[in-house]
Amino acid sequence: MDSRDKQQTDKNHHLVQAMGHAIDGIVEVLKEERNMRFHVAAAICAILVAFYLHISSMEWLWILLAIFVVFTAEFLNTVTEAVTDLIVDHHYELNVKKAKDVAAGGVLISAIFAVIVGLVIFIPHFLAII
Ligand SMILES: Nc1ncnc2c1ncn2[C@@H]1O[C@H](COP(=O)(O)OP(=O)(O)OP(=O)(O)O)[C@@H](O)[C@H]1O
Repeated sequence: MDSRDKQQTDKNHHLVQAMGHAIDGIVEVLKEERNMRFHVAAAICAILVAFYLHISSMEWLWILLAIFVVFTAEFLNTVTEAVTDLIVDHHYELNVKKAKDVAAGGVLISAIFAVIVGLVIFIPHFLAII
């Protein structure tokens, strides 16, 4: 991971340092996780459609909630993979399978939630246009 403070293991000393590490984490997920790049592309599409359809403030909140729920689930999935791989060093372990499958399941149900939110909000707007 590209960290500003390589080999740091003690606590962050100020907010800027903490923010730097948090941004490192976001860049890491975007660089390493193919699924995350797909989620970002889907989020950009949803935002462009939302602008085009002039959705209401409440609808924007639902769309943004759906986007950030998926992002959060993908971040937790990445954490789970990193920690479990560190523990078992890629040896097969039933509890690792359970942890990774549950984390992946979390991403799946959050993505289903996002699709439902998108359909509920966008379909009436499209029907009104045609
Ligand atoms: N060490 C392990 N022990 C047991 N099962 C494992 C192990 N590593 C991976 N698996 C199984 O393989 C699946 C895929 O593993 P992993 O999540 O690491 O791959 P991935 O394709 O990189 O996932 P993602 O696309 O979410 O990044 C897991 O859901 C789990 O079922």
